[in-house]
Amino acid sequence: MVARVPGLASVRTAIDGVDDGLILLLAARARLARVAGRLKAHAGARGRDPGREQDVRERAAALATRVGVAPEVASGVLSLAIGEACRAQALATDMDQGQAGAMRRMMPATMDAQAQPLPPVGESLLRLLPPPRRLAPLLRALPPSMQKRLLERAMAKVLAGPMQDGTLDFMAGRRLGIEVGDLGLRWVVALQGQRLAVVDAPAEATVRGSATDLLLLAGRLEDADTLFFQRRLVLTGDIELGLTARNLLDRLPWEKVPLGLRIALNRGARFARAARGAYHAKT
Ligand SMILES: O=C(O)C(=O)C[C@]1(C(=O)O)C=C[C@@H](O)C=C1
Repeated sequence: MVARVPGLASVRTAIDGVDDGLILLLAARARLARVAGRLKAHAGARGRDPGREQDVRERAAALATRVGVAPEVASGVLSLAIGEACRAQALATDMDQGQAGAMRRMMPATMDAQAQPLPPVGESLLRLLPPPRRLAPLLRALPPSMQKRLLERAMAKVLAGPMQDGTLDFMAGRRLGIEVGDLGLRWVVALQGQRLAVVDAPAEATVRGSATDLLLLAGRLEDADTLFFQRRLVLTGDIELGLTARNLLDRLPWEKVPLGLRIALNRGARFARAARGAYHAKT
């Protein structure tokens, strides 16, 4: 009966995708927690950290509130994730810090008895990360207004210099599309006063690339010319506008981008590239 509801099957497929993403992210989180556990053990600080756990739950609750999810649901999910992290770190047996009862409820009996050997960090961790396209349903779950704000803020930072020296004048009255193919994300940007804004209108030209390649470009680990030449970045639509945008990408004054952002982009890009390599090696 329910199976015949029009449109329900595709919504359920999308829900399955989000659920897969949740589990994969939980697995990645547990791996990272193991790394945290190892680092703490090396520093002689092995054990639970109630203050940090509280912060983790509060951050989740705050984000949940912003995106319309009940905060207690978010902090409940994070409590379970922290329980899984403790299990991954095998914390409960010898350093329960007064929370043995709660921990034991969260831990399967086998974990109670002995510490799990910790795998080497690096390749194995990277291989576990899902490729960006598997994360797409999660990113698409971010409200469009939040996506728009994040993109506008990033563009304002990266393009502050070109905006001031007039390099962006070619965008006056034009609409440029940016498409992250594997994430299924697409925005159209236009010049509004002294800033690039995301608008709700069709693009005249579009630059399309994968999440990793766009990050490699932003992190200066690849140049635009190479990416266009190898067709990892693709231009469609109005050729003149597209080529001007492409030249801009090539000549962006990265030295003017705040150092913290440059370091973050560079690290993020190296991480994404290593993760892509590890993922391809696995498949
Ligand atoms: O941040 C840490 O120190 C961790 O070990 C990770 C984590 C978590 O899952 O977020 C797990 C246990 C600690 O009590 C605090 C936080």
